[in-house]
Amino acid sequence: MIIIIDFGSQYNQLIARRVRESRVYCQITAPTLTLDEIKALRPEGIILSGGPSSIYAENSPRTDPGIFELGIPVLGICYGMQFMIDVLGGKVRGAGKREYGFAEFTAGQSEGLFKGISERTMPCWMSHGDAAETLPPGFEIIGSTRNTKIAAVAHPGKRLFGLQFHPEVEHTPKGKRILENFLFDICGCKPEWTMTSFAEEAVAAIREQVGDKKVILGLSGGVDSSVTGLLIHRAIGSNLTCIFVDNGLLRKNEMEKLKVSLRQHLRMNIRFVEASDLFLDALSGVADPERKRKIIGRIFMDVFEAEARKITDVEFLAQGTLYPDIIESVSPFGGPTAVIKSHHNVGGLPEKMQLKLVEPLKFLFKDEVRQLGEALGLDEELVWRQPFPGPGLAIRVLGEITRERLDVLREADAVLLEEIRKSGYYRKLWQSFAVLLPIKSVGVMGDQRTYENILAVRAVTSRDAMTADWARLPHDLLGTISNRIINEVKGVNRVVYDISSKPPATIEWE
Ligand SMILES: Nc1ncnc2c1ncn2[C@@H]1O[C@H](COP(=O)(O)OP(=O)(O)OP(=O)(O)O)[C@@H](O)[C@H]1O
Ligand SMILES: O=c1[nH]c(=O)c2[nH+]cn([C@@H]3O[C@H](COP(=O)(O)O)[C@@H](O)[C@H]3O)c2[nH]1
Ligand SMILES: NC(=O)CC[C@H](N)C(=O)O
Ligand SMILES: [Mg+2]
Repeated sequence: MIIIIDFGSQYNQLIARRVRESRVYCQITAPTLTLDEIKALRPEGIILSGGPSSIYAENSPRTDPGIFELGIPVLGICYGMQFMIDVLGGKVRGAGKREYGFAEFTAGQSEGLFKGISERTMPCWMSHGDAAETLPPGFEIIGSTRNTKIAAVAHPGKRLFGLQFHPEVEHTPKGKRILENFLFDICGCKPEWTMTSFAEEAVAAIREQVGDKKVILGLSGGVDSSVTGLLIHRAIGSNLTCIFVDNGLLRKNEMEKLKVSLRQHLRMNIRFVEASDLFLDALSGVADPERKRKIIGRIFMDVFEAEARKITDVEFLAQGTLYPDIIESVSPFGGPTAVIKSHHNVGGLPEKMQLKLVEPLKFLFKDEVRQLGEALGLDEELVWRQPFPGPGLAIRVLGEITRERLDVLREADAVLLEEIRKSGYYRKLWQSFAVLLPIKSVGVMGDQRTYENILAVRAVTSRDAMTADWARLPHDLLGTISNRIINEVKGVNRVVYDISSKPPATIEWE
């Protein structure tokens, strides 16, 4: 495996993806990880990520420089390279010429990191304002751009490497080859990591963590918690109880449908708990998105804990948390990444919890979870369900939530999904849903003036929810959706289509 040390780059999850696409397992960790912890993970290589800080600034993130003496190959990217150069005795300064975006990189050699790349000069993608000025002893320059003489460095004896550009982004076309040279040639990794091997390791790890204690799992009917259920069930069988919570924020007929399909496809203990009033009462009068999320996170936990008390020996709560949930909710590993929104299952968790967490998917992305689901034989319908957020319709009825407004949204959402399914777009879209806006507009229906709600339709394509684009749905399909919603859903007289990408917008509106 490979360890990626997180210095706060926007791209470190991309580094992880690239490594795993090359079928090598990796984990992202905090710079605060100790040398002993690193050794215990027995990595074949270490990658130091980029980051927003300048190495010469006060409180810039650092990791134990002892990593350079372990005999394990290290690749520093951008800030990671600057850190390596700085602690080993070179000098990094604010560069006169900053580089953002495209640059032309010329490699000084055709072996090592650049093995198998026929051209010496290649496009690369840069994002830095600092640059190395002098190198530590034993290091040599192995590539430059016009503005940056020290754009790639190596200490061949110690197998330490640094790149000022970002090999992990798609705009560095040879980046994948460079990373694979590091993984396979320099670190000696083998491309052997598969979802089946991940499943075996995860099952063993769950057994070790849980022992003979019992686990409850928040089961939502989404692919993440279903796959989590399959893994845990493999590990501990009937010591697992799944809890589905009707929080009053579900789509139309969701619980009835799931009662049938979950019991049919997941042959395990499942309890369905009705808790609508608890959630809706606590949310009454609350308009702020972050407050809604925190309230929902807390009540989920109350419900889970109450259910846990009904079973003896429950010590663990399992959730289908994925890596992107963590990245956006909290500074993941003590790293300096900004909080965007508190996903109910991460940042929304209360500080004091009696149950300990089991989250076997927390380093995976959704497409990896789907592959894993397929490998575990999960039903196709469940594997390909569009994600639905735990806070549900609460973050799609903008502003204050009432039961009436939830009903309006439910009806509209049902029409929308029906049309999306009929059109064959359901699986092509990451998500498609309706949002009820907190403003009204004037219309005319049957010669009468109306003053009613506006409903927004959101449909996006995405690979992992970290970035997304609005879907170019056919105008006729949008027309049908709008027409049906306005005709069939009482209380809506206008439908608009959301054409914002993420970033700068997010997928959900709250
Ligand atoms: N209604 C619910 N009842 C019980 N647990 C839930 C419910 N909604 C969400 N959860 C818990 O919160 C976790 C995160 O929700 P999230 O929506 O990200 O995942 P998911 O529902 O499993 O999959 P998907 O992202 O495809 O919807 C779930 O994996 C599950 O453990
Ligand atoms: O389980 C969840 N709990 C939450 O609190 C939550 N908030 C957003 N989402 C889902 O995460 C993905 C990214 O959403 P955003 O672009 O809105 O941040 C999208 O797929 C969202 O539907 C959530 N899922
Ligand atoms: N992307 C990065 O890692 C940037 C590193 C450093 N902040 C610079 O500007 O050079
Ligand atoms: Mg969900």
